[in-house]
Amino acid sequence: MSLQKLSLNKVFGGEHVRYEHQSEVLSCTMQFAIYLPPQTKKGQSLPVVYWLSGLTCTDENFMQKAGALKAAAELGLVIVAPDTSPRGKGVPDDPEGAWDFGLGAGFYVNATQEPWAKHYRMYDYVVSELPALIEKNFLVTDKRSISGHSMGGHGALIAALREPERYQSVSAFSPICQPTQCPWGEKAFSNYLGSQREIWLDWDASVLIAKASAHVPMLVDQGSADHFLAEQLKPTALQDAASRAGYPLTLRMQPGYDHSYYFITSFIDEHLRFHAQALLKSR
Ligand SMILES: N[C@@H](CCC(=O)N[C@@H](CS)C(=O)NCC(=O)O)C(=O)O
Repeated sequence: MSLQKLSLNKVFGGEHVRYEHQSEVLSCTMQFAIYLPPQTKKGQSLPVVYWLSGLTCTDENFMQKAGALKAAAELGLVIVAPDTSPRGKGVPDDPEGAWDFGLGAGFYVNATQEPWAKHYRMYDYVVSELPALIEKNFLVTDKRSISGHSMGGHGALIAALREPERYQSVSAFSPICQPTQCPWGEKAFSNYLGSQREIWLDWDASVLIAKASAHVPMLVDQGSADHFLAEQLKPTALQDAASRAGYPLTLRMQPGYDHSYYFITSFIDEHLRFHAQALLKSR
């Protein structure tokens, strides 16, 4: 798997680089962004935080808007931001071109239904193929944490709940907490996974949290003024399931914050410090 460099920017002494590569899992060309802190230039291997973005995003939203790179440079964290769906010629999209399904909305699951199954395998891409690529091509350790926003917040949660051995910590901003019970999730899962609702449960964080084989440290921030909160995000479902299962979840309601990157940028440093603590402890 070869990487083609698309752009490079020096930032906080390190480098933000965008690459393109052929994904075998997704059967298409994918782009991702990586932030390499200044320590990597001095030959130091660093742990990686994977960031999964939300609906409509690409690899660029987080890197441009979250204001995360200063803290990443200080803490010595590599950040990898993948795209949110497969893309390109032959990759199907929502028939009506809606923004909440198809392109930009892969939901970090492995689709089983046609016409989605060939390309829409974002779970395997972000959990297996991309980390293998990063660990082969960059000066990084195999210590990983994962975080994300909204659809990507849910993606981060299910990655850490399904494969806890892969991650030292997980965090999320405004995650979709119970996709089997909200319009965004129902639309995505019925198309990608089919009409049998019991199959959906393997991809729902509020269900998976009750069955987790290990407890990865988990931090969730949710803005109280988020207009998607009641209908789509439902953090209470995750919190209730976590307390029933005895899973140590830290869920913080943040008064007055909305769903945007203004919220993410307000707390991203705290999330990166949370991940750094877990990653550096595990070295
Ligand atoms: N396009 C939608 C909003 C979708 C949305 O809020 N997307 C979030 C993730 S769920 C996001 O990060 N958008 C990109 C951005 O703010 O840069 C709308 O018009 O209501």
